[in-house]
Amino acid sequence: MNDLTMSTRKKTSEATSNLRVAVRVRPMNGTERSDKCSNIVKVDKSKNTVDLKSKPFGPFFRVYDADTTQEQIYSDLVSSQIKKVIAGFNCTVFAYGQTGTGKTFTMEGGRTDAKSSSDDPSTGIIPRAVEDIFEQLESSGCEEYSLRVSYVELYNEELFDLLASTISEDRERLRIFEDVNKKGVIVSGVEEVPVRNRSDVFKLLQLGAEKRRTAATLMNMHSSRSHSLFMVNVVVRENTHTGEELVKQGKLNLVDLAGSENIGRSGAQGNRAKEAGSINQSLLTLGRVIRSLTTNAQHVPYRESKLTRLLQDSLGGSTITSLIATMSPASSNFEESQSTLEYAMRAANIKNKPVCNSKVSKKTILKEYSDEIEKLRRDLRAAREKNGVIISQESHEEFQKNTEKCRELEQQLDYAVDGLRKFAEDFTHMDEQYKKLYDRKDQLEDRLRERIRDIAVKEKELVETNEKLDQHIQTIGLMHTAALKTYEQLLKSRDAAEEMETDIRAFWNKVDEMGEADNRNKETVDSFVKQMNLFINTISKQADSLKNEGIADSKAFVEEMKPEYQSIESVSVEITKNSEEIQSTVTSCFQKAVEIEKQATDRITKITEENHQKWDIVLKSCTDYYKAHSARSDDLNKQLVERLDEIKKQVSDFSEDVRPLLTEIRNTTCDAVEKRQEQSAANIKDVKSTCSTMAASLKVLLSQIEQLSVRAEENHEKQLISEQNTQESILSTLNTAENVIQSIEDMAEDQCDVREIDESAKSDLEGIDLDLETTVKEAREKASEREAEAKSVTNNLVVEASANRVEAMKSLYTFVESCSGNSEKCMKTKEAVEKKCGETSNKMVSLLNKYEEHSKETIQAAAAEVGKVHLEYVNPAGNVPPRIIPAYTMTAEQFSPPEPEALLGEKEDVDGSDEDELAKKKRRVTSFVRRDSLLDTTNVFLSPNAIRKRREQTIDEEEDIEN
Ligand SMILES: Nc1ncnc2c1ncn2[C@@H]1O[C@H](COP(=O)(O)OP(=O)(O)OP(=O)(O)O)[C@@H](O)[C@H]1O
Repeated sequence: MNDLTMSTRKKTSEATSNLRVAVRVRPMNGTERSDKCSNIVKVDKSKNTVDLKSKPFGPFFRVYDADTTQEQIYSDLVSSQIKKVIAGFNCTVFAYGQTGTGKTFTMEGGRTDAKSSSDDPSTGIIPRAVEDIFEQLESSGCEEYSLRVSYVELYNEELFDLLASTISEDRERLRIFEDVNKKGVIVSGVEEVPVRNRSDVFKLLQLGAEKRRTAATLMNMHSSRSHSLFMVNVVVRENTHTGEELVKQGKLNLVDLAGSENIGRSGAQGNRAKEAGSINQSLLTLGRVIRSLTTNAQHVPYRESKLTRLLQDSLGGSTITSLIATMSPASSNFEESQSTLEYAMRAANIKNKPVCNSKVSKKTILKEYSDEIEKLRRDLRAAREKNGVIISQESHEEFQKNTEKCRELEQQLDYAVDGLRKFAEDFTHMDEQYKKLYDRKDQLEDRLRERIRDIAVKEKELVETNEKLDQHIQTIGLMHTAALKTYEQLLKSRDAAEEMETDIRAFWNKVDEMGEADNRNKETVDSFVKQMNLFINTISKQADSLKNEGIADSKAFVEEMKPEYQSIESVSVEITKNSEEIQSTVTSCFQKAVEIEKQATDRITKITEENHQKWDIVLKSCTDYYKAHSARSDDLNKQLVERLDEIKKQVSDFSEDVRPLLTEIRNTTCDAVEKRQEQSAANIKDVKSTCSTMAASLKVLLSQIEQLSVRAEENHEKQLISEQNTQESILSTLNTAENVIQSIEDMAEDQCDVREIDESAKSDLEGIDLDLETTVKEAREKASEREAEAKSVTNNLVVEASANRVEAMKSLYTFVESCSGNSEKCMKTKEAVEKKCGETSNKMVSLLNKYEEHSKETIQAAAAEVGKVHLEYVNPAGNVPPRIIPAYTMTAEQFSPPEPEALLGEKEDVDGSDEDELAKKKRRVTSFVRRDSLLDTTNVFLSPNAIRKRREQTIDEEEDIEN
């Protein structure tokens, strides 16, 4: 609307600039992905080019790939244009591209319900731009401004107002007409809604989007088939020094074009075809306009479509224009993408000459409007006055034209009046803002007055304080001197501290190094510990598995051995049983032996006693015989002595002859006894060997039997000894008897020989001989009887003993047999057990070998790991320089800093009533304090040189500096 009013104004133009064309490639959508389309677009941001199937397009102003955010695009392309709009330029941003490539997404954003761009990163250019306008107006301190937005839709070459209060299919279409002064097109009747804040704009955007949807439903149209144009008018008022009110005006057009796809490809028919034709008409005209503009054609066909008429000023006009060409990366859209890029390339060559709308005073505008209205009224009247006259055909046609013109003028008039009304509204709005500002100014003035009063009070206080200050200055001077000394000291300390700091830094570096080394060591140790844990786990697993294997093997072995053990057990039971049997058999044998022995002993004793008695009788009768014949013997002896001497000689001769015979008899008897003894010894030896065999075979188990056998042996020996003794006594008895017989025989023989000498004695001797013979005979008989008896007893004993021995031997053989059977069994079992043991031990050995091998490997691995462990050591004492803290001594110069009085001036008038003096004094004090301050303005300690320099400056110099 304001194009019209501004047409007569002077504009400031900028240099010619090309259309800023950017290309945006959206991400692949679901359909493209499911169709397995390939990506044929490559964006080169450094060169600002786009390769389509390796064919390069560009360079463009900017190129954006699928990852580019809405925020990046806005700040790159649009943000700078907002500044221009506020400065009074007209700017246009439009999005061009195939359906579904992200035009609406780029212009409006992902959501229409977002309250601000911070709510939703997908917020598009339109909401961001309006937000930005408000922000920039507020931050520039401009408080008198007015914003109006209008939102129209172009569909089938018809314009619809998206912010109108009602909407219906037969709603009033908006009309476009040329500005009278040929300075642009005017959309008559469009709502220009004033907005006061960003939330108003978001509401209008939502309303527009809602209306667009409703219209689409009502008219069966598709958003991609309509173009939408969002316009923001910014009016800013400024007051000059002279109080004149100036107004500057800028406009932002944000255009979302319909899809540029091929109609043939879309298969549109009927309404769709018409609709597509209309779209194409607009877009084709847009293309032609662009081509005409870039080929410097004489005629630019702006008027051939409403779209190009609306964008007339933006294409090759005075508007700053940006175009965003949107495209898909998918191979399925190759043709459309190619056409879009070609379109964009062409558009990039369009040249605009941006012009800034000049600031106009309120008066001028009002005058312009009233002049315009007056002129229009005049024109209208003039046109109307021609009505009702009878005219010719030509005149009628002219009349027709006039009527048409009249109608147009009426519309223009309406538009001008409307513009004036809006202008007045804007002014009222700005007046309201102004009133608010005025009120604020009054408030600020009140506050200023209060401040001035406060300042007066404060100044009074300052004078008093100043006086006190003077008193304090002296003290401060002294303190200052002391402070300076301290400061010098401090500086020294600072130097030392700096050195110490260097040391400490070196130390901390070292500590850091140590820490890092420690961390590395820790890592190494950790990894080592991990390795070791792994190692231990492996070992323990192996040990477990070996253990389990061993246990399983042992169990199996035990299971296998069970029957063997049972058989061993049965064998041992058998052995025990056998040993018991043997024991009982041997015991019974020995009992029998003892009995026999006892019987034999009893019999022998009895026989011996009987023999003794008999022999006593025999001896007694012999003794009696000898006693009775001793006397006679004495006599005879005498007779005999002589004879005996002779006989002695004869006897000795005889005995010499007989002795070998007797010796032979004795030897024979002795041989018989020895034989018996040898036989007994052999028997004993047999028993002994049997017993020793038994003892050897039975060893521990048969120790009892051994003892028994020893006892039996002893008993047997005793029995044999007693038997021997009996035999010997018998033999000796026999010997004695033989001797007696011999002597008697000898004597008898002697008596026979000396028959002549003693014939009387012969008869006596014969009687004695007869008696003796009888007695001897009896004795011999009895002795032979006893001998036979003893022999039979001995034989019986021998028989019984041999029977017992045979029995014992039998038992022993049986036992030995059973033992050997058992021992065979035992041996077999032992062999089986040994075999099993061997197998198991072999298994165990192989397991242990395996384990040893594993262990060796693992230990080698662990040793390798251990070998890898390298602990670092950082010598804490290394590289740390030796520290010498410098001793501090004060120089004479340090003791004599300038006196405060000298700085202040000795006899200064400190009367606070003199404002200049007070100010001067304040400055002196300030400069004194500042000059001798140890700190600079950023609170950093000054070097002694800097302080010295400050001190050397005179107060006057400082004053000059301050002034
Ligand atoms: N850069 C992008 N990032 C993420 N999604 C996008 C992008 N561009 C487009 N889209 C998505 O693609 C779909 C189509 O986008 P949009 O409606 O903006 O296309 P259009 O060109 O305006 O289509 P039409 O011409 O039919 O109006 C939307 O769901 C939108 O969210």
